[in-house]
Amino acid sequence: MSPTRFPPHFAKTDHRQRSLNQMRSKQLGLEKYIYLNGLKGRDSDLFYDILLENMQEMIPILYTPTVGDACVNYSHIWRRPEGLYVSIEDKGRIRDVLASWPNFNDGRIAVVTDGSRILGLGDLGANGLPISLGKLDLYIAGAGIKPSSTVPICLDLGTNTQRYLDDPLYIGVRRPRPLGPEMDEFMDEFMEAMKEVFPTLLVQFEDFSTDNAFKYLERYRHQYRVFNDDIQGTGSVILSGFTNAARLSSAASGLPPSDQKILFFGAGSAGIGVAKQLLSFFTLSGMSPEEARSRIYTVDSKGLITANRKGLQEHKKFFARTDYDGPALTDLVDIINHVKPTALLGLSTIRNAFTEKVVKAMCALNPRPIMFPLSNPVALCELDYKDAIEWSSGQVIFASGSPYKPVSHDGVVYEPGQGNNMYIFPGIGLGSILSRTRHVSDAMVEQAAIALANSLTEEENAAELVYPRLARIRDISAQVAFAVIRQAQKEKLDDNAYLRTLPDSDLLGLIHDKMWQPPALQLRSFTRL
Ligand SMILES: NC(=O)C1=CN([C@@H]2O[C@H](COP(=O)(O)OP(=O)(O)OC[C@H]3O[C@@H](n4cnc5c(N)ncnc54)[C@H](OP(=O)(O)O)[C@@H]3O)[C@@H](O)[C@H]2O)C=CC1
Ligand SMILES: CC(=O)C(=O)O
Ligand SMILES: [Mg+2]
Repeated sequence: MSPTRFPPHFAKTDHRQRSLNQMRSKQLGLEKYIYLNGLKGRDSDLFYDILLENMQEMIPILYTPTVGDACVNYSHIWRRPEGLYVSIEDKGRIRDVLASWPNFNDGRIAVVTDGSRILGLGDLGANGLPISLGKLDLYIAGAGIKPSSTVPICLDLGTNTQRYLDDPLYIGVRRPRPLGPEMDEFMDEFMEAMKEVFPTLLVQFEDFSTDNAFKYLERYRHQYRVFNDDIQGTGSVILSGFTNAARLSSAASGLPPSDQKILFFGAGSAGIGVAKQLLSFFTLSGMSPEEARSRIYTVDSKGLITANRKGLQEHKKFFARTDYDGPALTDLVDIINHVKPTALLGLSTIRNAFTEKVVKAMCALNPRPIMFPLSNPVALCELDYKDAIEWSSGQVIFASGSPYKPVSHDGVVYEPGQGNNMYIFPGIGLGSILSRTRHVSDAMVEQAAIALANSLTEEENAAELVYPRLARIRDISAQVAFAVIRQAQKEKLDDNAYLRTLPDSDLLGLIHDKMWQPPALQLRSFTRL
């Protein structure tokens, strides 16, 4: 066969536009995902080059909401191996499986899911890998982590979703999920092997079902370099956006910014993770921990969570109310009228749960209610932005988990916030890698939130945004990483003495310099004659 020859006038720079055009010509989000995924396989530098230039357009495809479709359908759209599967059948030899990863010496950050709660879509089993890939694309684009140092991992432990077990094309092991002791043994061996094979790696746990999310974070956080994105990353990003939202609501109500009462609709790993992190919203303003706790109310599928409820799960006990012992409150409007919250946060996976009546009940109590419907993907979001603006006549202070477009109402254009952990985890990862921190502490997560809250420009503040614009994500990640490094140093958790010697401006400069950039476009993938 004769060697492949480029068209003599082929210009790789045009190929960037050609690739974008091809992606844009696809009708469905999932088709765009498949195209981009193929492009990453063929020419990853070109893929990251166009991603960096077009984040606003491409992140919703590679990440929420479209990554949800990619996960649900992954067994059917699978093209090539893209990450590392570690199976329950590998028990006893997990170390060897991990060591098979190419360039394992380069490994710095792994996103590890067991597929048991992908976004709000439930147990997707081995189809969960694209969530690890999408998060790592954000590490690369958003914080300049070198692609070869990222390790996407899906633990293939079985699934309790019958339609996958029945699907002839399902790519995972066909068995129900392991119960407690078998799962614990697997996880213990996995974490130990990870440390052996990738000694300098940071592990991000992603989309584990709520019970396991809490359990394995507690089990390993003081032993290994690990954090849970859904609990800590989400907590941090919402603390940040909430701080900015409280300032706006206080300007309208005339009350102090800390005078908030927060109602959580959804009390899983994300709801409780965020609620715990929001305690510091109150304590940082001088409130006692007990009073801070009294400002938070939680609701699950059975209604307002009260301490007298029988069989309450462990993670719900901390915020269970002791000041209500009437009949169970199950209707959200009734709960709002009982609690009188200033803020309503949704982490429930219940589409449209924040109805017109709910929005109007919040508006009747507050001149500018804070409403954050945070469930992902869009198809599970508690409140669409257009409805929020119309029903509140533009008064609502809004952030959602997945992106919405600006909305025009009565001649005014309103811009939504995106309260998604993507603003936080890239910076936490970069800061941890550079400072070689031994653990990710609560104070590091809190400082990351403060840095994000303070990262808004004058123009973003004037536009009443609660999160910065996504196009600035590298700058934001640098500021988050800076805060994480300084806090790690303060707690003596860092292992990079050199960074301690740097004044602030030099440290920030170094963080920017360390960010990976796609190499200048050249002809790499083919032979040019
Ligand atoms: N924006 C972001 O950055 C992030 C968003 N998320 C999103 O948060 C959502 C929840 O995740 P996670 O906490 O792990 O999931 P879980 O399934 O563990 O939690 C869901 C919670 O919602 C409650 N719930 C379910 N149905 C209702 C109902 N009808 N009324 C009231 N409450 C209800 C559940 O109640 P019960 O306990 O009784 O079952 C549970 O407490 C997901 O959609 C996820 O995508 C997660 C992480 C980050
Ligand atoms: C954003 C995210 O981590 C989630 O929805 O699970
Ligand atoms: Mg998640």
